[in-house]
Order: sequence, then structure tokens, then C-alpha cells
Amino acid sequence: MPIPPPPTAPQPDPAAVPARLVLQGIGKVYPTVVANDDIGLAVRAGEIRAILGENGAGKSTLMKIIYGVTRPSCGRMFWEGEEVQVESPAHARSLGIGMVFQHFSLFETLTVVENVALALPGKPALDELAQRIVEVSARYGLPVDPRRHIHALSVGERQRVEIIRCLLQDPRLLIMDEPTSVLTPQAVHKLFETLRRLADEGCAILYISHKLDEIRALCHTATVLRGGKVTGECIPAQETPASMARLMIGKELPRCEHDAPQAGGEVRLRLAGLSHASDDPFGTDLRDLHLDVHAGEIVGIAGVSGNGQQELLRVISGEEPLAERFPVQICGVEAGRLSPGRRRRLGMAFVPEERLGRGAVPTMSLADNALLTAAHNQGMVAAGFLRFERARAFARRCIDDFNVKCGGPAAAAKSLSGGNLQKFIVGREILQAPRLLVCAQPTWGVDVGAAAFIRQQIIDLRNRGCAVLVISEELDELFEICDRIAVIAKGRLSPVRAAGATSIEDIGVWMSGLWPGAEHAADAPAATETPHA
Ligand SMILES: Nc1ncnc2c1ncn2[C@@H]1O[C@H](COP(=O)(O)OP(=O)(O)OP(=O)(O)O)[C@@H](O)[C@H]1O
Repeated sequence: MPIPPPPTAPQPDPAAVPARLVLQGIGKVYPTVVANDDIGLAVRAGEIRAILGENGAGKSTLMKIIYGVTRPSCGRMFWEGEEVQVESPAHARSLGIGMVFQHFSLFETLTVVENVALALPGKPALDELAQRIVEVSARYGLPVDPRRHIHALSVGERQRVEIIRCLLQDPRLLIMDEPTSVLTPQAVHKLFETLRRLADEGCAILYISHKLDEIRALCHTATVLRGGKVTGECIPAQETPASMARLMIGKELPRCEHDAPQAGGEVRLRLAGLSHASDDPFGTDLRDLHLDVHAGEIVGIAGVSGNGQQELLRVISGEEPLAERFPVQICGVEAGRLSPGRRRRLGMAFVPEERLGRGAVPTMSLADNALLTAAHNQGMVAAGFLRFERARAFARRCIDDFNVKCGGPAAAAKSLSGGNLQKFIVGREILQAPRLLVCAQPTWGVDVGAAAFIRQQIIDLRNRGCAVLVISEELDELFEICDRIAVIAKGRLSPVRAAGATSIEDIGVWMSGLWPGAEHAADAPAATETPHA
């Protein structure tokens, strides 16, 4: 992703500006872990402060305490000089605290406008509110349609709803927990302009992100957490991404090692003229997609969220079977009508973009979540009986090999920090030694050290002969790991280019639907492929 320009807002003079929020000695103890330990922190009007830390460092817990979602085990909190105990999110909102969550807090069966109405005091008229949503979304470059149902939105679109809902409340302290993880570069740019404007108007902002470039470009100050404790502070503009990564993880960042792809591998995934009408009236129809992914290569599909990625993933995974067999071919088998389980038995593994709900069942243990996708090929079923000890052992391997910080195989999926759950899900799929891995946003919300580790695991898997398809909005990531890259826009697939023969800038232009020959795309189909390298 291109680095947005440095902050234009002057850094507030700490002596002159009163602290809006002060925390003293905040602690939070869960049964298996001390999530926050004696945390002190202050944020002033007009200040944008980053909260940095590895997955599981305690950032979200601290933000949930400020927003009244979780009670601290100890410590004191002062809001504009007065000591407060925030009882609930409604209480936080009445003080002027708004929060954009990492995991969406939206009701799936309600529309955008109904969700927003729930967060506002009183009973706002829905038509008027819908109009305000349209205005705010246009002003801040966060397009959403207020009449759509949440379940029909991509994660990127849901995140826009969360941000708009927050902005409509005119917050005096805005907490953003990884707000840009699935936004496009243009939307990130717009969001930063908005945040700078809010800060200029006196709003204090606490900003959590694993994207160190963004933190350098946006934030005036940063507090670093490690193991639940404050381990340092810095001024991001005076640091490099590498020096901030060192502050966070306490060591140098590993670099991915990427050899040339193996030539001539067999086709493990073929889309053979895949067309599919979305059953959601606001969804994107897939139009005549052609793509081959070979053993021993990683193919990336870039694109702005909401351009057919969700529909494509459902059709490939089998969540939405087709009427015909041939348009989706997995490991040589025409699989368009097969169930997800049958496709997995052909050798496919799958990392969906939503980790809670699709990737894992929040209330189930990690061991039970391992059973859900790995039962058959990891010997967890014998004579019709489930072998729970095998599920526990496999979950333990995922935890150990992917360095998942958690209470063990019996921990509920929802008790893990976002990045740790992502590591678990990616580990669960990779450790099944698939012949084809399809993954969406594989490092969403994962800290820099763990993201580098996951990318290396994907590359190693490809080196062992697996075919990998990665669907992601992170162009940097796609260029780091992919051998070939295509773009999906308005349900069509661009030509596929060798990653070394194209650039982030070209792919960025293609993401708006403008690739060579695209002007004829409305009538002419078949995106052509460059030969497999
Ligand atoms: N409800 C809970 N029950 C038990 N443990 C929890 C719960 N919520 C969080 N934890 C644990 O507290 C620790 C801190 O988690 P937290 O979500 O605050 O980390 P984080 O820094 O926000 O991580 P990430 O960057 O991955 O989102 C983790 O070890 C997590 O497993």
C-alpha cells in the first residue's frame, strides 16, 4: 500500500493541552492470563496516539475497558479531570467516547441504517438517518448503501459501517481498533484526512494498528505494550517501521525468503468460464472467470472489497454450490456441485476472510474448531466416532507451530486475541498439508512479526508443491508472496501477470476495472492468462 503523506496537523503542545483521558495502574486479569498489568496512559485533545503491540499484548482489552465493554480488575480512569468508572458502552458514548471495533459489533439481520440507529440515543427517524449516512459516507469517502443488510456486506464494507456509525456520534475521544485492516488504499487516505480533521477540531484519538507505515504517517505519539505492560513510548515520525517493529517484538523483523516458482506444476484449481449470479440483490455477479492455479505457485487476486471476492470465495469453497460441475475444478475433479467437505477431501484447505463465524465458531474450543475442518484427513474420526484426543493433539500442534498465545486447546475461540485466532486458523489449514490452499486476507489483524511468519509458511507450503490462491486487498502482501497476480473488479477477472512483470501502481489502476482490453469486457468475456512462469 502506498504510504500516505506525513501528518499535517502540528503536534499538540503537551503542556498547553489538558488531558482528555488519563489511565492509572489499570489491570485486567483473566483466568489464564494477565491481559493488562499496571497500565498508565494519557491522551490529550487533538492528539492521535497509537497503541502498538504484538498480538495478545493487551491493546483491545485496554480499549474495551475505556469503552465500558469490560471492567478493569484494578486501576483508575479520569475523563476530563474527573474520575469515572465507565459502566457500559452507552455510558461511554454519553461521555463522548466512540469506538470502532476490530471484530464487528453489527447485527447481521438488520440493515445498515437500523444498526446505526441502535447506537444513537432516542429513536431517530430511519429515512432522515439514511440520508445522514449517505452524506457522511460521501464526505469521508466511505461508500455504503444504508438499505443493505449487514449479512450481505463484505468485511471491508462492514468496517465502513462501523466507522460511519462512530463518526455520526461526534465523538470527543475516538478509539479505532485496526480500522484500516480491510480498507482500500484510497479509503485509508480519506480516513486519515478525516481523522486529522477530527484531531484539528479537538478530538482525541487512540489508534490501534499493525501497519507501521500508517502509524508513522498518522500518529503524533505511540505507546508500546508487551505482555500486558507498557514497555515504551515513541514519536512515530522519528522512527522507521523497522525500529518500531523492534520496539514491539523486541527483535529484528524476519524477511520472507522467496525462490522462483516451480515450473510446469499440474493445475490444482481451474476456473473454467465461471459465471454466477449473486443471490444478494446488492451482491456482485461473477462473469466468465478463467484462471489456472498450478502446483508449486502462489497466485494472488487483488481488488477493492465488494467486487466479487466474497461470491468467488463462496463458490470455490463450496459454501454456494453451482448448478454445473465444470466451472470449478479442484485437483482435476469437476467440483462445482460438491459440498465443502467433499472439496476438502480432494485436498483443498480454506481460510475465509471472517475469522469469527466462518473461520471458527466463537463459543467452541480450539480443539473442537480443529475438528470442524481437519476431522477426516487428520484421523479424528474412526468407525463413526470422534476421537477427541486427536483433535486436542492437532490443536496443540497448531498452537505450538504457529506460536498462538492462548490458554491451550480447551480455550474458546472467542477468548483469543484477533491476531492469535488468525494464526490458529491459518495453522489449522496449513498443517493439513493441503494440495490446494485458498485463503482470503491471511494476515488480517496479525502483528508484523507473525504476518512475516505466516507469509513464510505460505511460501514454504508452495515450495512443497501446494497450489495457493490468495485473495487480498493488501497489495504489499500480494507482491511479497505471489508468483502471479490478477485483479477482480465488478465480478470480472483481469489478465494474470507474473508479479515481477507488473507493479503495485499498475495493479492499483487495474483495481478500478481498467486493464488492457477491459473496455470491451462488458460484451467480450474470457480474461486471458499469461503463460504460467
Ligand atoms: N474474554 C477473554 N477471556 C480470556 N482471555 C482473554 C479474553 N479476552 C482477551 N483475553 C486474553 O487477553 C490477552 C490480551 O488480548 P487482547 O485482545 O487485548 O490483545 P491484543 O493486543 O488486542 O491482540 P491483537 O493484536 O491480536 O488483537 C490475550 O492473551 C487474550 O487471549
